[in-house]
Amino acid sequence: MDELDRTARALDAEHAATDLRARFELPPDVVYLDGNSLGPLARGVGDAVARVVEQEWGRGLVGSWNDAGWWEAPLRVGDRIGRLVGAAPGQVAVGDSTSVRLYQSLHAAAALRPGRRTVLADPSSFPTDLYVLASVARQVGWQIALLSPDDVPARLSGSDDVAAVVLSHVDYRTGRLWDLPGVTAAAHAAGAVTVWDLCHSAGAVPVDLDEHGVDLAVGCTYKYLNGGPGAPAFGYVAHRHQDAFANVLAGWTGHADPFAMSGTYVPAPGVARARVGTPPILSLAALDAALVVLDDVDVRAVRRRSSSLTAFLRACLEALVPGTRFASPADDDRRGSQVSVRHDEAWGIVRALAARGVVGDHRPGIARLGVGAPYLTHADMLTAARTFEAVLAGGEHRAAEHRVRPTVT
Ligand SMILES: Cc1ncc(COP(=O)(O)O)c(C=O)c1O
Ligand SMILES: Nc1c(O)cccc1C(=O)C[C@H](N)C(=O)O
Repeated sequence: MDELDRTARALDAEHAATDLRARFELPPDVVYLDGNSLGPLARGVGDAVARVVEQEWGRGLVGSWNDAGWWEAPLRVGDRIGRLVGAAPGQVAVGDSTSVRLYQSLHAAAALRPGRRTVLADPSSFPTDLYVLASVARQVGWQIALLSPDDVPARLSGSDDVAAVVLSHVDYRTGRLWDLPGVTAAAHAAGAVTVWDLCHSAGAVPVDLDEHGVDLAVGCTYKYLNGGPGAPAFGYVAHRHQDAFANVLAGWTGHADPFAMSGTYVPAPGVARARVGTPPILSLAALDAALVVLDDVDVRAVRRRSSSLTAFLRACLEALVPGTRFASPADDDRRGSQVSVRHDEAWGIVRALAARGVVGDHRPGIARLGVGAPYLTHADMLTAARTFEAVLAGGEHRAAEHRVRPTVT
């Protein structure tokens, strides 16, 4: 046992109270560092989904819309997510994809600030955010100004042309955690609204939406909320904007009285008006059960564990793989829950790591190691770094079998 082993042990002992690995069904021989793409299966999810399928659907049939609470599920599950992102009940609706929620939120932002023609966004945003923004901008007549989130407050200062600022809280590639409170305050001082994409922070980093006065937010649930592949996204609409929230996708489930079957759209009161079509009940059941395992968890405790894990992973890589070029900040307060390493052969490295049971993922030029704090340990971080070292030392990342690129990376 060397010094790094001893440190890993000591840190794991110090953080023992937040080790929730027993709540997840992870294979024993895998260090799973891709929970920022697809969170693992939480215990109880399979049984919960089976119960909904067999009992509620199989026996309850159509009556389950009333008897099993299916109709209310998008807002009930929304409140569960709300607790994790600092939103009081009644402000989060679940359903559809992040792309759809973003489309809705951007249109709603434009309607909240008519006459203003500029929207600020980060050119490094996840592609869907840029594509959706471009599409909405064409429809509402916005000019898009692309700039680093660091430069947003200065751009806003003294301006009166900005309708909205749309940013990711954590950068999907680098893991950079942006200043949500500061940018939100600067946007408000300039009369603009904020639309935050929480895909890489919800469940991993305290967001405190209400406390910071965020206007609108969206996020996916299949990463740190562990909702499962294709789990529905969520949209947050602050209480104060709900009456004016114009749903561009004015579907019938967001109607004030859907079963009146009126030919005229009347929006439901509250965040229910953000609903669109029929909720995906089986996916919601999986998400709901996955969130149960976080019900007694304080996201600040998750964050403390995550910061310790990612700091230790960085330290191990620095010690074992000298010259590692980190894309993720060294400063704990600026780093989300991942450690990204820049490397020209990142693709081969990620494939070779996976062949040895350390599962991360690749984004162009970057090996991305996502840290789902509840189910990972400092010992796992050390294993990952040692495996990284071994892959490079043996040139395994250059092996022919690691050059094949599957459809989904
Ligand atoms: C920041 C960010 N926004 C959006 C998405 C995707 O959105 P959707 O749920 O529409 O696939 C992702 C990941 O897939 C993401 O990382
Ligand atoms: N949503 C995904 C999917 O449907 C397939 C594969 C990966 C994803 C992802 O979540 C990608 C992820 N947002 C990212 O940060 O790269």
